[in-house]
Amino acid sequence: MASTDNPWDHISPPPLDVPMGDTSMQPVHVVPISLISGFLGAGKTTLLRQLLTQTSMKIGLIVNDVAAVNIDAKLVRNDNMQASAGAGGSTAEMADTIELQNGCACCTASDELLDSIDRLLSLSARRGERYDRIIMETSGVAEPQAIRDKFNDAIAYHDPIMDLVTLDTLVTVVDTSAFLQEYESRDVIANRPDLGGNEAQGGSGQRRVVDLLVEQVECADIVLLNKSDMVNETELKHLEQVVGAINPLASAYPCTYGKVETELVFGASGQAIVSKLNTEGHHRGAVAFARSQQRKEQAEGGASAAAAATAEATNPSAAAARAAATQRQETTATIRFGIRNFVYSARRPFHVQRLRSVVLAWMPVKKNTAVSHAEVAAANASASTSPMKAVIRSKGFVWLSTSHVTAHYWSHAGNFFEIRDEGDWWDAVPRDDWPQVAAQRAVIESEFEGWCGDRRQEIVFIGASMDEPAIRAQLDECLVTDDELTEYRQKYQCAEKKIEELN
Ligand SMILES: Nc1nc2c(ncn2[C@@H]2O[C@H](COP(=O)(O)OP(=O)(O)OP(=O)(O)O)[C@@H](O)[C@H]2O)c(=O)[nH]1
Repeated sequence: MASTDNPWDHISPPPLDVPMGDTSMQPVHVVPISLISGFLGAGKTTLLRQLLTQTSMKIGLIVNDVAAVNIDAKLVRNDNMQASAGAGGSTAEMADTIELQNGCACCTASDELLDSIDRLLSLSARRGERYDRIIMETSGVAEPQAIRDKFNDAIAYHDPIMDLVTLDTLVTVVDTSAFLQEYESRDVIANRPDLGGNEAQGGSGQRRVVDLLVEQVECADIVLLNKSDMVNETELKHLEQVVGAINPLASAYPCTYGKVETELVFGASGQAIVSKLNTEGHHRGAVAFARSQQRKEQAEGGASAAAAATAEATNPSAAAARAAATQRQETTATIRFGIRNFVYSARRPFHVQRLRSVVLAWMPVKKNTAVSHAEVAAANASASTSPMKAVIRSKGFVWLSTSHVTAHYWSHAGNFFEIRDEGDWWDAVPRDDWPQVAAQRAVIESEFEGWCGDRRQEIVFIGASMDEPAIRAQLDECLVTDDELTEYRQKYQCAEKKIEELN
C-alpha cells in the first residue's frame, strides 16, 4: 500500500500531470526556465535585480512588461550589466535581455513566446556559451496557467524548441501587505490600473482580482511573500497558512525586497511539480492532497483516542486522562489543521435549479472569516449564515443534470464564484481521441464508475473552522432524486445499471 506521508504519491502514475513529450530523449543541456508572476508592484523587478546581482549563473532574460515604456527592461539591463561586469563579463551581456513587447506572455501567440526564447538561445549560441537558466518576468495581469498551457502544447506538438528548454519553476511574488485586502476585493482586473489592469487584454480584464490572485498562488512552485516588513508577525503567519492551504504544493518563503537565497527561488532543477501539471492533473493533485489530509486527521484522532483509552484502563482518574488527551489532540489539530480541506464527492448529477438556489444563498460571502484577521472575523462571524464564509477556496468538477457531455468546473475564492464549462467528460470523448500513453489512459479509466463514466461531483473545500456537515448536507439536497435520476438516464439513454450501483 502506498505511503500516506507524501500525498502526491497518490497521483502516480503522472499521466495527465505531465506533458506528453518523451523526456528520455532530451539532450543533457536543456535550459530550465523560471517564470516570475505577481501583481504590479508586488516586487517582481526587485526580486529579479536581487537574483541577478547575487548569482554567478549565466542568465537569459525575457522581460514582459506591456507598459508603453518598458521600464523593467531598462532597469534589468543595467543590473545585468553590473552583475556581468562584476563577474568579468562585458557590456555585450546587454543582449541577454529580450523584450516581449507585443502583449503579455499569456495573451501572446505561442509562436511569439517560443520565438523570443529562440532568439535568446541564438544569442548565446553565437557567443558559444549557454545559459544556466532563463527567467521570464510576466506582466502583473499575466495568467501563469495560460503560459504553462502554451509550454505543454509546444511539447504535445513536438516543437523542437522544447528539446532545448523546459519550463522548470513557476515563481509567484505576492505583496504580503496587500494580499488579504485583494482577496476580499470585488473589483475586476480592468478597473484596477494600480494592479496593471489597464494592461489586461481580451477577457482577462473582466476577471475578478481575487480570481487572478488565487490563480497566481495556485499556479506556483515557489511563492515569495514579499514586503513582509509591512505586516506584523501574526499577520505573516496567518498569510503563510492561507497561501499554504491554497497551494500545498508550493514552498512559500517570506522576504523583503526580494532578498531570498537564489537556490530557494530556482529550486532543485526538475523537482518542481506545478510547472509540469495541466488543469486536470492540478485538480487531481488537490483532491489527493485533501484526501490525504483527511486520512491523517482520522489517523491522529484514532491514535489519540487509543492513547486515552489505554490511560483510562490503567489509571483510576481515567476521565481526567481522557480529557487531557482530547485537549492535546484538539490543540495539535487546531495548530496543524487550523486550515483544513475536505472533498465533496458524489456520483449523481446536481439538479441545476436546486444548486442555483443554494449557491445564490451562499454567495457572495460578505466577509470571509477564514481569511480576515481574527478580530474582523469574529465581528463578522455572526453577520452571515452562509457556510461559505469559512471557506477560503473551493474548486472542482461538477456534473449538472442538464448535460451528459459537458464537465463543469466550480471555482470559488472570496467574492468570486463561477461554474464554467470545462470541456467534455472523458466518457463522452471517443476512445480514439484519448491520449495514447497507456499510463494516462489508465488514470482516466481509474475515475470511471458504472454507467456514470468519469462524471462526478468532486469539489475540494479549503477553509478554517468550516461547517463541513452543513456544506455536505446542502449540496446533497441538490443532487437529483432517484426519480429524477431515472428521468435523466432515460433522457440520455444511459446504459442500464442498477441505481444501487451508483452510490
Ligand atoms: N516596503 C517594501 N517595499 C518593497 C519591497 N519589495 C519591493 N518594494 C517596493 O515596491 C515597489 C514595486 O516593486 P517592483 O519590484 O517594481 O514591483 P513589480 O512587481 O516589478 O512591479 P511591476 O514591474 O510594475 O509589475 C518598489 O518601489 C519597490 O522598491 C519590500 O519587500 N518591502
